[in-house]
Amino acid sequence: MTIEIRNISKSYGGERILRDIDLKINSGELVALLGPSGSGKTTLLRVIAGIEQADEGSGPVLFDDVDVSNVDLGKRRIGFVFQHYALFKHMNVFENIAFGLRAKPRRERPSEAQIREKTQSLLDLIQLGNLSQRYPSQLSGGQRQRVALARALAVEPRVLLLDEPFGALDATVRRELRRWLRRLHDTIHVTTIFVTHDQEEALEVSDRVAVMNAGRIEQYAPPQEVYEKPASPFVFKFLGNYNLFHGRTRGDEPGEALVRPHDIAIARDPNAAGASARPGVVTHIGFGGAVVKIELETEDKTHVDVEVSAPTFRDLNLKRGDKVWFALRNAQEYVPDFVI
Ligand SMILES: Nc1ncnc2c1ncn2[C@@H]1O[C@H](COP(=O)(O)OP(=O)(O)OP(=O)(O)O)[C@@H](O)[C@H]1O
Repeated sequence: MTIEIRNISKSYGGERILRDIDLKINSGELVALLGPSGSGKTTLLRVIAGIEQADEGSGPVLFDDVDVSNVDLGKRRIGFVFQHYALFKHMNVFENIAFGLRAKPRRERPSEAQIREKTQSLLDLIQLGNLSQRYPSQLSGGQRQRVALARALAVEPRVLLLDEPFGALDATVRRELRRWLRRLHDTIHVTTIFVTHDQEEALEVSDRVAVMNAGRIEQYAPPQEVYEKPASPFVFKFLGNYNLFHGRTRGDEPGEALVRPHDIAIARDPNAAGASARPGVVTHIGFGGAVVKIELETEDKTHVDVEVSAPTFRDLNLKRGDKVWFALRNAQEYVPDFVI
């Protein structure tokens, strides 16, 4: 199912939390709403779900081109998963997943045999078939979230809305679950909106990312485009580490250039570093496995973060206090004709 929202605004107590948002999601797409805390991600999700009403004068929320602005939440056929899994404690995994089917009005309710079959296939889908008799307290956080997802899917929602579903889990489990979610989505293709403030998660999981800032969408594009062609300094800064260089434009206006640490070339010899190489001194070396972080200080005391691969670092054979040359490979300039 496609989802389209047009010109949506939402205020609380006179404060505008969402500002004229337009968003179109294709059928079967997985879209991440990415942004810092307070940028309006959850509010946007709640408006799409129909839990919140948009401000008067806002445009419609369309599901498959049909305006659902006035359709009851219960009739929109939405599956929800939140950060804090709301499984029923007194029901085992099987019954938690079957709940939505058993709760249907009698004339829509499948037979007991159908409920069992459907629940079993969902247990297989989330790869927890062997834990069907366990209670939520006997599961890990990651397993509980998988059950929550299966429960949301049981009623065959037209849309799946996930609000920081892995937010409460530790980094390793998060990484596993995000891959798992991507594979699951490739199997079931239900239109999905996924709220997260974690850049890596958004970039790795989604087909497109909507980057939100202060109630607006700053950029809406596939992960590679968002990362490689950030539409604004905000998007650039939000998506990863960066160096900020101040300078002036050719017309002598002040400006800034943003450069990722891995987009700085470093060498012992100025010609090897690249065009317009500048000198610096190594002030710190941080070993991080495959990537080594090198901190430099320039003559004017500017601090520069550089990242190189472990093999490159080995070849450079650097230590603190060494003099090196560095050059910017891929600077993003948001002011035209900018000269560092
Ligand atoms: N019911 C409400 N009443 C008043 N203000 C609210 C309400 N819900 C949200 N807000 C405010 O709206 C702003 C956006 O909140 P929202 O939860 O949408 O942000 P978010 O991007 O999802 O942030 P987080 O990542 O922290 O969940 C916040 O400043 C919040 O305090």
